[in-house]
Amino acid sequence: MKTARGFFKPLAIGAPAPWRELPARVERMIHFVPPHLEKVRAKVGEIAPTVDVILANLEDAIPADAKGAALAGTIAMSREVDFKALGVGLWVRINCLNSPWHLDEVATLVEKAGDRIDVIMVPKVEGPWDIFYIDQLLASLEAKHGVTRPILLHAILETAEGVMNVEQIAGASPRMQGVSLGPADLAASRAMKTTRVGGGHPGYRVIEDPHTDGLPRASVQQDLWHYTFAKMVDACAAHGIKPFYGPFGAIDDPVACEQQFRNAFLMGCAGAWSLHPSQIAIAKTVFSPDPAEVAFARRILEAMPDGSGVAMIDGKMQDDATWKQAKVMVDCARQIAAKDAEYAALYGF
Ligand SMILES: CC(C)(COP(=O)(O)OP(=O)(O)OC[C@H]1O[C@@H](n2cnc3c(N)ncnc32)[C@H](O)[C@@H]1OP(=O)(O)O)[C@@H](O)C(=O)NCCC(=O)NCCSC(=O)C[C@H](O)C(=O)O
Ligand SMILES: [Mg+2]
Repeated sequence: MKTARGFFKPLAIGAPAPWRELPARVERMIHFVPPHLEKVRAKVGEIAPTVDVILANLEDAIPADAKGAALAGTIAMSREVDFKALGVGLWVRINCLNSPWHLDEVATLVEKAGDRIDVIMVPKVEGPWDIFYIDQLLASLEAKHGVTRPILLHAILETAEGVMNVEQIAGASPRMQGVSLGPADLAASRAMKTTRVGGGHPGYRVIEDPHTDGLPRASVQQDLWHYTFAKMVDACAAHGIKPFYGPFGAIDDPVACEQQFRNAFLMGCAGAWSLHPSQIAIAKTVFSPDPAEVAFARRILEAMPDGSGVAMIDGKMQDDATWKQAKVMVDCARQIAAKDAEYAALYGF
């Protein structure tokens, strides 16, 4: 472990000083773009103003023989659209660290787009050693190319070993911005008997005891991901970084997508991935606190201006702890309102 003083030291001579606090950014949806497809890339200028983050995906879903085109497409995209002016984050998901591609990808990204990329998403992170490696590599490249702002890191939790080590991953570097659940790879790593990208499964349920009169027994589908989510959210919150839900592959089931996103939002997640344009609006609605809840939270803050004591609002007891929950809700809404005029109006800020 690094010493407390060493933790925030730049890892290379000439590298920018690490972030002490995460930059305050709204990241309700991380919209995945396959950058090797010119047709899709051509739409990014139109889609960008409707999302919080555009992610150029270089890893899974990009064919092996298109990895070079995807990297070139990412650099082109970073030049074609002024993401900073739009207030939209630019992220890149690189290939995993044991692949033949990641080294050239990181070197090229930092050299050609180092000052335009906000976050690099690292798949299949197994432990803090993966973060130490990429942290040092980035610092050396940032120093070499005169990058002025450290690129942040986002880990995908998609192996059993990664889940086991998530606390150490979340705290491995000041570059750590967040962690996403990668349910498809995680399912394979755990030998789960599923063929889905996230969401529930009709076979995973609890069933009530048999009835003496032979009536059918009620059963309810359960959440396959609850344990992993809870572990990931606690690890991220403890280290002051953000947890995210990852992908929902059933593009044709917006209702289940919304429910999965909502579960993540309620558990503390900041956002989710959108794989298809139709998932953008779902994520935006779900990860923006409900205006009625925000209005109620503001009443709690107003009833207890110094955050202490006890109050009754509409029959519900409020105290220091509900005041803190209300503050989380109102702070989140204020941050969204500062970026999104539609929500500023809905919240009345
Ligand atoms: C999933 C898709 C392959 C579906 O594409 P398509 O069949 O073309 O869908 P549509 O015909 O409904 O598309 C309508 C129009 O929208 C455009 N489109 C589609 N997707 C995108 C997008 N992501 N961004 C921008 N524009 C998009 C189409 O081109 C159509 O346009 P037009 O023809 O002009 O009407 C596709 O959506 C896709 O490739 N999505 C991204 C998939 C992806 O990134 N997968 C990897 C992430 S999930 C993962 O890796 C698992 C995870 O790691 C884990 O382990 O859990
Ligand atoms: Mg994956």
